[in-house]
Amino acid sequence: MVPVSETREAIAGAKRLVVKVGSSALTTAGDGLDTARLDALVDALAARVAAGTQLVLVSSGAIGAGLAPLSLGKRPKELATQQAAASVGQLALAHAYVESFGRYSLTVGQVLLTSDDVVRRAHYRNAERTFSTLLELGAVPVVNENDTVATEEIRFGDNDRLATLVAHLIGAEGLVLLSDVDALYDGDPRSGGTRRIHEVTHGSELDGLSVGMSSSGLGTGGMMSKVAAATTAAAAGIPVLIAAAAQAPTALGDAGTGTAFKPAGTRLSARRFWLGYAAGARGRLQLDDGAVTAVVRRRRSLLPAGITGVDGDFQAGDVVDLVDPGQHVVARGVVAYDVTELPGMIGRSTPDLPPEQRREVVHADDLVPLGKR
Ligand SMILES: Nc1ncnc2c1ncn2[C@@H]1O[C@H](COP(=O)(O)OP(=O)(O)O)[C@@H](O)[C@H]1O
Ligand SMILES: N[C@@H](CCC(=O)OP(=O)(O)O)C(=O)O
Repeated sequence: MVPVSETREAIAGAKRLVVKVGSSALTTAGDGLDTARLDALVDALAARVAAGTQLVLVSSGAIGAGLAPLSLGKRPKELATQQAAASVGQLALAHAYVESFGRYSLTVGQVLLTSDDVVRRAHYRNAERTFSTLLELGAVPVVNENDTVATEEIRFGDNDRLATLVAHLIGAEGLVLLSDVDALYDGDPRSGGTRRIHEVTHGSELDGLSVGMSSSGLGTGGMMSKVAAATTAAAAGIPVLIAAAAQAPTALGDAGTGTAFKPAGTRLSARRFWLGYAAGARGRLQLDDGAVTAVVRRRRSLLPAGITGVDGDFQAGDVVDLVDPGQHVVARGVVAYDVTELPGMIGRSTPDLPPEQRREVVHADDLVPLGKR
């Protein structure tokens, strides 16, 4: 019997919930999609919807579901073959969800995202509207990464992280990560002698933790990506539960199973969350000490005069890291110029620049100091 905690109560009572299910819980290497397991999961999801929760499902499994139809024995390493498998498997997956939720007269809507859809703020807002509208219309959004078009550079590659981003995007009151393992352990449970972690409240429970990769060979990030996603979501104010898909009725019922992550007291604003945690930066701006003080302590915009160097391959509107003279990333922001424009401008004071180059390089509203999230 798992003791009740505020975190578990919050997940059990969440009016908006994101549930993520991993490949290992839905597919088997030789046979592809396991519809019996998918149906059992949908039974628990539908019960939660019937209880009045607005639910978004982030489902992995496209690549796993595409292996058998393409006579591929195991998960391919090469991107093009993964994408071919995802192309075949995503259709099978979507079809299975339509059928399965249909047993409860529930309508599903497919949302395939690339990291660009959350990295660019206009796209982020667009995605937000799509989710809200689907939920208002009573549909269950089923989300996956748009694997068939995502190139190596722009891939999330990891649906645990995607689920965290979606949870924040839709203002979820809880995030449930369902896998093939019943909880987080202090070491890979396959090695034996490991202890189950019941609740992560301060983060100190994670000290010395040993997390390994996927055991099924179907999942991507293993427990490591789940812990990273859960920690990020909890730091942003969202309660998280890591549990086994086989225990979905309990996980989505009273949340009395798995490992719970206590949320931070304050919820991060959408903009700060987006900037701080969305896809990796496309480049770096080197700052001098004065610029570091202005940007980090005084929350000012970054001007060309305080920049000493530029690297990366970015365009106006991309996210870049701001780096201090000791090479520490001190902030992250949306850059207002292409990388090709900056070398002629940096180090120069604004009045010396032509009028079209007098706007800030990173506006204060588009800038998040790191370490003070
Ligand atoms: N410390 C740990 N606690 C729990 N599971 C762990 C740990 N380290 C490694 N794992 C492994 O991580 C696997 C879950 O990750 P993964 O297969 O990627 O799942 P999914 O496909 O659901 O994303 C488990 O099957 C387990 O063997
Ligand atoms: N988008 C990929 C899954 C990527 C992923 O993160 O997988 P998993 O670790 O099983 O959640 C797919 O549908 O196969």
